[in-house]
This record gives sequence, structure tokens and C-alpha cells, in this order.
Amino acid sequence: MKQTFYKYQGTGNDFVLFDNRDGRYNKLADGSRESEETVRRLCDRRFGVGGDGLMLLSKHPDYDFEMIYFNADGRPSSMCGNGGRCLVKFAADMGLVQTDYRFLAADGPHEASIELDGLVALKMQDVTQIQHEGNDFVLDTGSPHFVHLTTDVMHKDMVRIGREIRNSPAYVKEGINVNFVEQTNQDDEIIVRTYERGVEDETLSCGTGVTAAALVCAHNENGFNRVEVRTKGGHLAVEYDKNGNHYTEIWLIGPAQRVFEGTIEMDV
Ligand SMILES: N[C@H](CCC[C@H](N)C(=O)O)C(=O)O
Repeated sequence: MKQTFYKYQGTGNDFVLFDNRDGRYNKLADGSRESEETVRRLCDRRFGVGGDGLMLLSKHPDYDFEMIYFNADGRPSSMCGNGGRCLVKFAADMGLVQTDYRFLAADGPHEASIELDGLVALKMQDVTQIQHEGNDFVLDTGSPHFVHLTTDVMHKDMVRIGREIRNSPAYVKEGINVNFVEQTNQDDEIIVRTYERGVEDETLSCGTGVTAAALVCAHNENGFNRVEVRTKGGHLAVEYDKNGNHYTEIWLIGPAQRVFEGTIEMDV
């Protein structure tokens, strides 16, 4: 049966979206192998629509909506920062126009708003722990991230090295997203490349990864920080308050756009 889908992207991190407010697509989240295969195929860039992930805009009694997120491998995932921003834009495009949004995601409640300039600001969960060894950092910004500070980041073999770290004994069981980060000669600007778990490839940007990198590269030891982040897919900003190892009021800010909508044969 023909089903209507919507394609969105946030700085090149792209997603297949379904309006599930009437629950018609709940089956995709039933945990069955069949549904996992359906989601994987929808995300396939040759046999399906193509995307780094798939999201359901679902109803929730206590929030404006619930975000159900799947990685391109078809499996339910942890939080997706760019996905959250795209889902807010999708909700607005579907008529849920509000100055502020509160929605539920895999890592808990989130606030968001669409700014006057059209950028979508998404509040991320607080971070209270960053493991640090040399130029390597491990932290969870709603999804787990390995952050490696380096130079000449655009000439690194991101897929080979990212895959190696993601499948190393320390991380192979749960997986981890791998970010290479370069601090430019601008005080508060970084360049980030990410190998994404569950996509098992480099993506053009990763919202929770950009957030992790920005927390690691705090310019002001304590107090308010704003970090400009350049990714292959475009420009994002991360604002936050740093108080020792506590990071709060973390906002991921950037564009989110509808690319196209269409129909696809799919049994649900
Ligand atoms: N692949 C990630 C989830 C999506 C993260 C990324 N798309 C983002 O924008 O945060 C994981 O499995 O941890």
C-alpha cells in the first residue's frame, strides 16, 4: 500500500520521516526482524528513499510529540540531535506551529524552538562526565561519543579509523560514534567529522557529535560558551554553560529543511 513519507536534512544529516500521530506506523517500532528490515530498506540509498536515519512523529499525552528514532541499520537508536531539529521543523510544517516545543526522545524530554532566522534550536541533556586521556575524550550527549582532537582533520581517513575505533574491544558491544575535531585559528570555531554508529559510515554532520566536540573544546573555562562548528554538511552552533565538569543549558542550533515528500509501497 502507498505510504506518504517526508525527507528532511539538517546540515546534511538526512532522515526519512513519517507522520505517526494517528499511530498507523507503530508497527515499525515493534522490535520485530521484519520491521527492522523495513526501516533498513527505507534508509537504503538505492533500494529505498535513503537516509542516515528514520523518525516517527508520534503522539504523547504529556508532550507536544514523541520522537521515535531508528538508525539506518534499522535498529532503534539513542538520541539524534540533527534528527530532533528536523522533527521540530516537520511538526511545524505539519501545522503544529508553536513558539516553543517540548517533546520526548530516547534520552528523555527536550525543549526546542524555531528562531526568527529559521534556525532550529534544540536543548540537549546536561552532561556531567567527560572521560579524558591525552587528546581522546568519551562522553554521552544523548548518544555515546569518542572525540579525538587532531589537526588537518579534512585529510584523515575518517571511515577506516572511525570503523576501527567503533569496533575496538572497548566499544564493539554497544558501539560508539567517533568524532575527529580540529580547532581552527578562530578562538571559538572547530571543524568536526563524524563516523556514525548505526550508519557505519561518515555522515555529513552529527548533532550529538558536534555537541560533544563543542563541550570538549570549551573556550571559556567556566561560564557561558558558544562554539561555531563547521561540518561537511554545513554550519552549526553549540551554546552552553560550563561549571567545572557540569555542562548545562546546552543548545544545538542550526538549519533543518524539508527536501521532498513522496509515496512508497510499504505494508504497515
Ligand atoms: N547514530 C547515532 C544516533 C544519531 C546521532 C546523529 N545523527 C545526531 O545527529 O546526533 C547513534 O547510534 O548513537
